[in-house]
Amino acid sequence: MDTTAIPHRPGRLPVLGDLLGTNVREPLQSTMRAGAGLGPIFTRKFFGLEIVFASGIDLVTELNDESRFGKHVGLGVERLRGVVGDGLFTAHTREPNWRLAHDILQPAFSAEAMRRYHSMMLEVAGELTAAWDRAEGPVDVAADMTRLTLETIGLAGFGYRFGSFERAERHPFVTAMIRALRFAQLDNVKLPFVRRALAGSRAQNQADIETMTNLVDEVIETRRREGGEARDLLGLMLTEGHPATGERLDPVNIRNQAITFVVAGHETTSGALSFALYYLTRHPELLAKARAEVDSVWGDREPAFGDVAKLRYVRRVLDEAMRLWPTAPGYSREAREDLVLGGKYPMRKGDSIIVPLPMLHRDPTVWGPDPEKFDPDRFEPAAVRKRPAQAYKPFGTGERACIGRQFALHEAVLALGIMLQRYDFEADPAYELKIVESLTLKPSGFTVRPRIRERAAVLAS
Ligand code: HEM
Repeated sequence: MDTTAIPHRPGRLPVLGDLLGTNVREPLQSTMRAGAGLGPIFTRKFFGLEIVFASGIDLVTELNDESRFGKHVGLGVERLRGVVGDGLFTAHTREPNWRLAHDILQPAFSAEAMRRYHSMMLEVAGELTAAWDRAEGPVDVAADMTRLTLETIGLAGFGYRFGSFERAERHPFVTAMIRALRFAQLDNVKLPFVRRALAGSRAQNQADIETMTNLVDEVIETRRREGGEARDLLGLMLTEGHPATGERLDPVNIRNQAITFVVAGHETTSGALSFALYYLTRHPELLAKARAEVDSVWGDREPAFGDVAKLRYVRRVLDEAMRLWPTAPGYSREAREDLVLGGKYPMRKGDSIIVPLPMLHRDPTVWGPDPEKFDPDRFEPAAVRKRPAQAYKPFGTGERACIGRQFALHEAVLALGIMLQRYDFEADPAYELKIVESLTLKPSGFTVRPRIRERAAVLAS
C-alpha cells in the first residue's frame, strides 16, 4: 500500500523504524501511544515492515464494508496457525473448512442451544461462589474469571471439566496455551535478542502444542467411545454434516476447532468480566445501581434463562468495559480489489489495515470530549441509536465476526449478576490498572476481597 500520505510518529530510524518506545510485550498499548494525536490513520514501521492502522469512524466504516473488504489473517493470527491450523478463527475465508465449520457449528449458538447452556453456566458460577465463600483473603480476579470461563466452555462445549476451582495452580492446558500464545506473539518480532530468546523456547513451544492436542484428542476419544446425543460443539462436529451438502469435518480439523473454541471461548470473556468488576469497584455509585437492578429483577432467586437478558444495566456495564478495553483488541481487513480508501489512500487487492479497537472506541468525534470516562449510560438505547453503526465493534465485523457473541454475553451477564447478588467487594484503593497483553487483554494484579452480603448470608443460613 502506498503510505506516503499517511502520518507516523516523528523520529523514525533507518532500520529499526519506530521501534524505540515500543514494548514488544505490549503491542496494543505501544500502538495506542504511538498513534495518539496522529489522527484517524497512521503507520508504524519495524525493520522494513510497515503496518497501517485506522481508528477513525469514517475509515473504519469503509473497512467494515463487506463488499470492499474482508478479514485479513494478519501476522499475529497467521502465527497461531502453527497451533490451530485452519480452525475457525485462523482460517482464510477462502479455505473450504472455514465455511464448512461455520455452517456446521452455527446451531451450537442458536437461542435453543443457549437455553441448554444456561444450567451449565449456573453450575460453574456455583463453583466460583463456593470458592469465594471459602476465600479468607483477596482473590485474583482475572485468575478466577479465567477459571470460570474455562470451566464454562469446557462443560458447555465439550462436556469436559478442567477442575479449575479444585486446583491452586493453573490447569496444564492453560499454562501451555498461555505460553504458546505468547510464543506466537513474539515470533512476529524480528529483533535479534527476541529471536535468540525464542530459539531456546522452540522445544518448549512444541511440548506446549502437544499438551493441548493430547488433551483435546483425549476428550474427543472419550466422546467417540461413549457416544451420546449431546448437541454441543463436540457433538455437532462429530455427528453432523454440512446442512446443504452433508460434508463432514475431518478429524484434524475437529481437533483444530476444539482447541480454537477452548482458547477463543474463554480468554476474552474472562477479561471482559475482570474489567467490568474493576470499573465497578472504582465507581461505587455505578456498582450500587447495577446491584439495585439485580436485587429488583432477580431478588434472591436463582436466575432462570429469561432473567439474564433482563439485566439491562449490568449488560451496559459490560458493554462499556468492552468499549474501553475490548479484550480481543483489534482485527485486520484486506481490500478485495484495487481501491481507494477514504477518497485518498490507494490500496492494492490484498493490502491490509488493522483496526485497533480501543482507539476506535475512543474516537472523540463519536464518544465526545471525555472518551476515557467509564459511563455505562453510553449504551442506553437512545444513545446507541444516535451513534454510527460501526462505532462499537468488540466482537469484530461481517461474516468473520465472533460466532460466540451470544454465548459470551449470556455467560458474562449471568456471572456478573450472580457476583453482585451475593457479594460486597473490597478492592485495594491503591491499585492502578495494569493491562497484560497476550492474544487478549486482562487487568494484571487486580484483586478484590469478596464478602458475602448480609442478605445473602441470612438466606444461606
Ligand atoms: C467477550 C468475549 C468475546 C470477545 C470480545 C470476542 C471477540 C471476537 C472478535 C473480535 C472476533 C473476530 C476476530 C477477527 O476478525 O479476526 C472473534 C471471532 C471468533 N470468536 Fe469470539 N469473542 C468473545 C467470546 C467468544 C466465545 C465465548 C467463543 C466461543 C464459544 C468465541 C469464538 C470465536 C470464534 C470461533 C471466532 C472466529 C469466527 C470466524 O472467523 O468464523 N468467542 N471473537
